[in-house]
Amino acid sequence: MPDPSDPTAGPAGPARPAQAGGCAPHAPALPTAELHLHIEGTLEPELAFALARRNGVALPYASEDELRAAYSFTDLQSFLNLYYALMDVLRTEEDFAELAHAYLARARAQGVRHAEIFFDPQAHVARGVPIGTVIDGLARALDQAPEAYGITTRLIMCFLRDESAESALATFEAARPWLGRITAVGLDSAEVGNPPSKFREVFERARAAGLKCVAHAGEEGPPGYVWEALDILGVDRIDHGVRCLEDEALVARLVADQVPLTVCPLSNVRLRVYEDLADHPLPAMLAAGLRVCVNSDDPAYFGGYVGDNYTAVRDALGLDPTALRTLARNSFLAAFLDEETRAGYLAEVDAHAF
Ligand code: HPA
Ligand SMILES: [Zn+2]
Repeated sequence: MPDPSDPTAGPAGPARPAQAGGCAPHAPALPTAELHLHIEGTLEPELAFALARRNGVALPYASEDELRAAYSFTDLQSFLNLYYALMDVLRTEEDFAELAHAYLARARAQGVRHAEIFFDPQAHVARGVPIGTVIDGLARALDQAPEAYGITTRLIMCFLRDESAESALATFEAARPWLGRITAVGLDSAEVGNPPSKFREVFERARAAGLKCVAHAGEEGPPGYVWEALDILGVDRIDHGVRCLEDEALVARLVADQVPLTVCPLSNVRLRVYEDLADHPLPAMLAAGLRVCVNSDDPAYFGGYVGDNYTAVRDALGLDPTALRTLARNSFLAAFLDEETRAGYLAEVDAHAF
């Protein structure tokens, strides 16, 4: 485990370069909050094979390299097919705790100081894994995160939008005993054809229970889905939201209300929302005054953790230190934090030397 008092300490286990916008080879990473991260999307091939062996699950790939070679996606659905298939190796509380520990160690090496973590209970319950196994396993790791990794965390329970509204409601009721452990609800999976309005009732119920609300919208779906997430679901943040740029009035609304957009640049390229990172509209979004931040989405599948995303946009889009600092500040401004903790993290960002 890293020494949490050392801001440059690496984790135990495999680390990627911790160069979130840094220049010198060993410069400390830019402190960030990661707000768009599917914990099931952090399942690296090595852990997938280890869990498969432990749980007696047969994977349709001969090796880790063969599995990695399958990470060539044409759109969101082609990714989701593999994402749901591979999570079959996650069976026990210990599996979920190990998955979260592996993410936290990698995130710490890349400057993450606060992580708000999505999970997909329906994808596990459908395979016979009780919801309590999922939440207790994740919570066991997250409870250790401040001391072990110097990372504060929140859990966000997502509903699968390609399942029914009734299934989302049943999932919410099944999770009631654990709501004290959950900060927000979210909406993910196949977007097109599954508008936010389908989930009005479960979001009303979540808000009545004191939870925050977020939703994926405007990744592959049209700007109208972002309007629905705002006006029908009453979300506090939009996940992705890049297609808002097609609607001037929507941009004006998002800017006026400073609605955070959790943008995921490497994800957008891997899922062919943009053909090349150089085409990504992040600079235009910043210039428009949108409260955007940078996140990794499903880092095991999309080629990088959050620091890798910062480095990639810096290099491909020519973002200067001022822009990188704004992105990091936005991540903490958008986080579900108490004001004192937020101020501490913002001070860390302001003190960062590029
Ligand atoms: O990028 C994503 N989009 C929608 N649903 C998801 N579930 C995991 N990752 C994603
Ligand atoms: Zn996502």
